[in-house]
Amino acid sequence: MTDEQREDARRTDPGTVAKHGGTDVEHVGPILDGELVDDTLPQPRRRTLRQRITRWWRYAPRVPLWLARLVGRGWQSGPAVRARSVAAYRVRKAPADVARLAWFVVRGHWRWLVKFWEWATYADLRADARRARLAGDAEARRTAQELIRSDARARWAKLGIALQRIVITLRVVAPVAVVLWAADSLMDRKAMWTWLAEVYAALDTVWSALTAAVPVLLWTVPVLWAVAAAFEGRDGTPGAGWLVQPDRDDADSWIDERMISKALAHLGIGPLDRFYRDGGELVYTVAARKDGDGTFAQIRLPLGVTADMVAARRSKLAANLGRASLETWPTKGDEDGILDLWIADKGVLRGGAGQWPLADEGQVDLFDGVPFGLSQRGLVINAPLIGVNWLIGGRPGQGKSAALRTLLLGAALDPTAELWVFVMGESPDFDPFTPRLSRYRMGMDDSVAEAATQALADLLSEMERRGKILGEQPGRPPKVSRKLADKRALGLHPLVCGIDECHELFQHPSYGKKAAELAVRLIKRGRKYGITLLLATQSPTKDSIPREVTRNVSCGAAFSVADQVANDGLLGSGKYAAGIRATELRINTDRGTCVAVGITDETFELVRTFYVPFEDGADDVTPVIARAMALIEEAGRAIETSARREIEAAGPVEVDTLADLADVMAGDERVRTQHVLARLAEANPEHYGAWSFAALAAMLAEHGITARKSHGVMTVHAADVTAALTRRDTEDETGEPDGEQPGSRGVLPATPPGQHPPDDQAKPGVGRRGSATRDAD
Ligand SMILES: Nc1ncnc2c1ncn2[C@@H]1O[C@H](COP(=O)(O)OP(=O)(O)OP(=O)(O)O)[C@@H](O)[C@H]1O
Repeated sequence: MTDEQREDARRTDPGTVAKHGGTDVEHVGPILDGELVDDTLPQPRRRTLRQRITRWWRYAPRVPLWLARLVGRGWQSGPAVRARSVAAYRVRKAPADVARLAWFVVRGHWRWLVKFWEWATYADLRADARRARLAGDAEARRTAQELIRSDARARWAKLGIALQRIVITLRVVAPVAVVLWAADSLMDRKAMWTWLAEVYAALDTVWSALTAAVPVLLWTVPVLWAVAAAFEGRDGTPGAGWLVQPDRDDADSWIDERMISKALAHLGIGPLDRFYRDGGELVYTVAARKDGDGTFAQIRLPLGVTADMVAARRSKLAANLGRASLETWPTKGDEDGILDLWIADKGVLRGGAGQWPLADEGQVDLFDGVPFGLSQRGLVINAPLIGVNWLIGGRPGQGKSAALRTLLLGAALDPTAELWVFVMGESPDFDPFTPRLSRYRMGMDDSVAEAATQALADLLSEMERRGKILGEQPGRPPKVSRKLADKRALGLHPLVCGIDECHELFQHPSYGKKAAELAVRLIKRGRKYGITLLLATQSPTKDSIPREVTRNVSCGAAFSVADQVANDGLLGSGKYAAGIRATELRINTDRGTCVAVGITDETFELVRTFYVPFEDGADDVTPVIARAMALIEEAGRAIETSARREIEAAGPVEVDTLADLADVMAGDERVRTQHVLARLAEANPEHYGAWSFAALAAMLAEHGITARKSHGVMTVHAADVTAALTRRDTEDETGEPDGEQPGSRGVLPATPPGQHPPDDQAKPGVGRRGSATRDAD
């Protein structure tokens, strides 16, 4: 910096450059946070107060408009619309409500009168005495009469005491009142002692309070009285019904008896309509109450109405209740005239079952069942796999194989269980099971059908072997128990055989018939021996699944099915009529949900099955199988293959001559014996090809059938064959100790691993973890 420049700087800003020692130092002030302001840009104008007022004045006319818009928006908001519609509804209903309230008041008085009469006449005790007399129970009658007498004595005694107290009080109060009155009349208050004057002042205050309160009381007491009477005479429906609008808006609220009665009143069932017209009130044997993820009520229907009639109008009932058909389950109760009604909370069934509780950890004791899905009540269902057989069916792609897989995965986690799987089609659904399976065949070729048929034959032989072993045990136990199953040397471990797409097997041209016969025998007799057959099919018709199979399996699971035939084929005859309908399950929408019978003590369950994914690169099955293998190793066991030893021992398949005879009757009323022989030979040349009339006669005699003469020729009558079949069935069911009772549905194991899920289980989509239930031996 030159001298001139420094001088310039000092002139312009004397503080910026100062002498410091011998050097000139430039002083810079403290640097503050700042912003460069370009004052060439237009700057905001500062408004004066006047300008502001003018501006407000200009906008003032718009304020009411804004306010109006604000109010309009609030008026149109959801809560306001709802509140308005409820208010309008209540206004419309006001006359009816007033009449109803008046009726409640009258009825309330009547009820009080009845109560008083019952109290005064000891009606309850008298009724007890009457009942006891009718029942011939002298002791109970005497007790009731004694009670009436002692109660009457006590009542009169209480009345006497109360009167006595009143008299004593009057005796004390009356002289005091007279004295006070006399003193007040004779003396001037000013001349009284102070304390007496104060007493009079207090009495005056009390008196004025009373005179002020009496008119108020004269108004309020009758009002309170009327309110109390209305309360006494109200309808016994729960909830503040008058607060809600029973229109569609309101349909997702709770379900109560009022709504159910209303919905039933609009079903168009003649006798029910008449009942309502005549002022009838439905009897709720179980009042509407929360039951899992829905509401349950049980109703005794009036004369002329059956539960089936209501079930037949399910969609109308669902619409009346503001629910989907799937969410509305009217079914037959213990009697035809009792309606069990379960209504799901709105939309709750749309949620899946959540993760399979055993997906990551846990072990299974097959005698306790396998977690299979969530019931409509939101509880985990431990499906039984011992002492039962399963038939799972439904339209394609609705979850049959997945359900079968879940059951078998559960079985795999019991280290004592032996598993066989046959898939009658090209499907890799069970491939990951391979290391855990003792037998596995998959495919469409004849060899798979042959292997499956052989497996059924082997299971029969195994069943017989087990029967013998059981008979040799001390105390001749009637069935395989956990204790016996754990004794490896006996070979009585659980043996589960799953056949997917089983209709392919039963319809196979070469092996179908044989397989069907074997399956029927196995289903009828295998349950006591720890042998379980799990069948899955797309097509549960009488042509694809033997009727005896559908009649005798104890657990049926129906995913979405097309019609009544398929429904009843899977769940048992009469189920559709009784309202137990998998036809209500919507294809694809309700994939994974099935209607099941026999898996719990309930008449039916609507099960959201657990899904263990094995598709599109997701594979949760393999890790479970790896765990199952580890469990076997930990238990020091090997994969059970005991039945393989019996394969060679399996004898030829028995022919059911009576069933064949029934088949060849082919719906004819009577068939000539000659034609019967020919038809039998055609159906099974191997067995009947060489039969003579004598052989046929012997066979008929064996089944108690006599060939009868008709128009000069010997004929077999279809009625006789049917009678013989019925006879045999009855014997199977009642006489034969090994037979599985048709329709005897499985029950939940006595000690299921945590039957009740924790609170978080109540909502769909949350699975309950399985527990290690038992150490393997
Ligand atoms: N419980 C479930 N939860 C959710 N999705 C499921 C469930 N069960 C099955 N699914 C879905 O449905 C698809 C079809 O299932 P699955 O193969 O078991 O049907 P299916 O009835 O056996 O069909 P098909 O008769 O054609 O063999 C599965 O790939 C899966 O995506």
